Amino acid sequence: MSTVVLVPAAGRGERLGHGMPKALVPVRGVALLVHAVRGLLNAGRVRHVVVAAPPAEVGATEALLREHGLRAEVVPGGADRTESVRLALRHALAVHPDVRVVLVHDAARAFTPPAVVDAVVAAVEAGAPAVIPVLPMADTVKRVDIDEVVQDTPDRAALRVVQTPQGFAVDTLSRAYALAGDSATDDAGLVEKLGVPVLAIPGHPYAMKITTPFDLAIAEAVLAGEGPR
Ligand SMILES: Nc1ccn([C@@H]2O[C@H](COP(=O)(O)OP(=O)(O)OP(=O)(O)O)[C@@H](O)[C@H]2O)c(=O)n1
Ligand SMILES: C[C@](O)(CO)[C@H](O)COP(=O)(O)O
Repeated sequence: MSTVVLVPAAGRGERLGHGMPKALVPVRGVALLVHAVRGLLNAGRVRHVVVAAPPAEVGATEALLREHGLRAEVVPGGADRTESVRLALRHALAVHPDVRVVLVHDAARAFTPPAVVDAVVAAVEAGAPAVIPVLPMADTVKRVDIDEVVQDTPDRAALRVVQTPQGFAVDTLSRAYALAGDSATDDAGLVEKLGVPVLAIPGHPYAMKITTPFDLAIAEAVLAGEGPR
């Protein structure tokens, strides 16, 4: 089955605060996006990669990936993550009509082990219409109101931290995006609105999202040097 990965990489990286798109911020001298795409292509089950880049950086992103010998198609991203994925999906469906499995993977999760990518693809190929990698919660979680007053304490045994890549049968993701009105914080959230079951499989700590300077320090210190590739 043909598998394409959509890589939303058009964010501004405001919480990281490097004054440049987060996907282009280097870890050990190499842009996060390069680490991310290399990891995806190292996964045996990935055929095509479509990157949604900041519109002003499309040419530079193509050149960067080419310079690192990475084969990927680059399209201009949108105003938010959902829009960037929508644009990358439209491109993938037009250029790769034979695609059966679509993954969506944050450039910001640049050190995701290829084994996680392959496990997501395998679960979709085995018949699950939607698959997400998750980790258990290590902290107690509270729900608060607008004044920060605690309302209740959800049972953390039933909660999961959600990672990417999230994998979908192509028709499922296309239908979700065709019906999606508002933005969602992840792609599985749009699929859930269709009433389609979403299967959770084990994620990996190295698939953490690099969001803050602290996350970047972890990546510099640990992930780039010792990633389980
Ligand atoms: N308009 C946008 C916004 C985000 N993303 C991508 O979605 C992923 C997850 O977003 P996040 O980690 O929040 O990245 P940023 O939006 O760059 O971060 P911030 O909110 O701190 O600016 C990232 O790979 C980011 O590049 C995107 O493709 N298009
Ligand atoms: C898709 C995601 O990585 C799953 O945890 C996450 O929701 C992205 O959130 P962001 O605020 O757009 O970084």
